Amino acid sequence: MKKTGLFFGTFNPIHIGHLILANHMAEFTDLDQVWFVVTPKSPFKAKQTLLANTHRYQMVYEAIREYPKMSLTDIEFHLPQPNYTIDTLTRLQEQYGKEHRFALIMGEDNLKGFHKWKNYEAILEYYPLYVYPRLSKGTIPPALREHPGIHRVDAPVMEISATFIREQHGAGKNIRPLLPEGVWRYMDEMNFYR
Ligand SMILES: Nc1ncnc2c1ncn2[C@@H]1O[C@H](COP(=O)(O)OP(=O)(O)OP(=O)(O)O)[C@@H](O)[C@H]1O
Ligand SMILES: O=C(O)c1ccc[n+]([C@@H]2O[C@H](COP(=O)([O-])O)[C@@H](O)[C@H]2O)c1
Repeated sequence: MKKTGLFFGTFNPIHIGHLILANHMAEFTDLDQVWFVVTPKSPFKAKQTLLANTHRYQMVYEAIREYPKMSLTDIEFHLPQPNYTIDTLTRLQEQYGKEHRFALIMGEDNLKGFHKWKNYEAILEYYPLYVYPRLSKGTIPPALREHPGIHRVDAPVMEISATFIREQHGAGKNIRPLLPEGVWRYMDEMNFYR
């Protein structure tokens, strides 16, 4: 049984903040590996300049190709939108539950609004949450603060955002160090976010 942490996101594009975090989870917790779940449509996210699913998937592939403990899945491409995490977890459990024990990787910012997620109680009951620190407003609801299924992970805080990368790249600034090399190359060749 492999303990597999799931890192959900739109990854538009994936950047070194995501990668450092995923690596921290794979190397410094009891998780054996991390799977990136590329989301077509996050429930609360306003419509933004979202690249096609396949391009965002390809960029995650480029970012993790030399990291044996990381993998990615397009499972949400085949599920109804917006993509509710509980539905994806159920599907993953059906398909891979015999070989994998799944956990959810989440930033502290998302934990603050977690009580608004679809069937969040069910998520908490069946899947451990690995929560990393992030600078953000708001507070963690008291019921979640001491919940036994929530594990705090002391990962480094990196305030890099995909929105900033898209905007500044579009404005002609050099954001290259914020992207894994393969992601930068793909984005540049494909003329994304220009
Ligand atoms: N610098 C970062 N460090 C750690 N976690 C991050 C960082 N940036 C985003 N995340 C988290 O990673 C997950 C996937 O991020 P996602 O691509 O969906 O959003 P984002 O990077 O915040 O992009 P956008 O700016 O387009 O909203 C989210 O849960 C988000 O909170
Ligand atoms: O299931 C839900 O109700 C739900 C609500 C908000 C967000 N999510 C998941 O959390 C991931 C990160 O969300 P976001 O909006 O911070 O990018 C996103 O990719 C979704 O998979 C899930």
